Amino acid sequence: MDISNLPPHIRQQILGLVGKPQTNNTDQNNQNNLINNEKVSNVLIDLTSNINVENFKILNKESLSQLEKKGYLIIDNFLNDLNKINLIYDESYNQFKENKLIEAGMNKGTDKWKDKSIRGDYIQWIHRDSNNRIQDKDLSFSIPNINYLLDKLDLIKTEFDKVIPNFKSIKTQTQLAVYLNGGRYIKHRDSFYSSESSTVSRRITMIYYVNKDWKNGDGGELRLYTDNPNNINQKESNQNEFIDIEPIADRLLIFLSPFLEHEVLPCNFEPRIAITTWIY
Ligand SMILES: O=C(O)CCC(=O)C(=O)O
Ligand SMILES: [Fe+2]
Repeated sequence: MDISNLPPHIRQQILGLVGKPQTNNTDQNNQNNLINNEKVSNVLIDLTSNINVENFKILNKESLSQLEKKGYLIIDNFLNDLNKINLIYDESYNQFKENKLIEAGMNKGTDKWKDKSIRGDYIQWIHRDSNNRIQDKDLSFSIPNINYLLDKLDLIKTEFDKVIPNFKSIKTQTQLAVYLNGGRYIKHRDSFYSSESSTVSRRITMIYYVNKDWKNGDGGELRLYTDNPNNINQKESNQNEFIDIEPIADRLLIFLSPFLEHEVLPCNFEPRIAITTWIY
């Protein structure tokens, strides 16, 4: 694959060739500041100061602290309801089979670009209104159990807002993604520092997996690079260390969107189904 013709921010995004948060103000840093989209956010995410512990319902003090320091959190048996999980699987796969998903691309601003060897998933955006109702009537009718899941994910957002005084979520965004055999998504981050959008970019990624029969060797793990620039006390940066997270059914993975690099390893099975909500 020749990536030399890609727009620079996408090339950077793919290679993960981004700097650490800026701590001092040298000329070099000022120059870097001009290329806003290519920098790691220097706005740290504080999840642990002055928290209202009485408002915890799903999370707790330890899990929030892990999310802030390690940058990620895994919650297994999130719904703990086999019937619901099966229904969410069926609804997701039906959307795919009914051609409701589109080939995903990578885009930013006016750049739109697709390459199956970089990102091989099919996606559908699920838009909900301020009352948490799915805007599209037909879609709403077809995916009641996915909507049930989205309500639960929304409760996590509400909990962030209630527990962390300074969190103040702005909105959420949700996508259903299906990968087929061979599908992958190479190393990237979910949001970037930009001087205009620093207050409205993705902060938290929550991915719910529905792959009932996943087994070792099926591939499609989420390779999460554990370097977390949000943790200023991290002893030394270990940019190449990673953990592989199996995309098993009823697993919810939460991580800090601007900080953790990740990739979806090639799938040897299909469909690989994931439902993602981003908190801005
Ligand atoms: O499905 C996954 O495990 C991750 C997908 C992803 O990284 C993304 O859509 O940004
Ligand atoms: Fe991602």
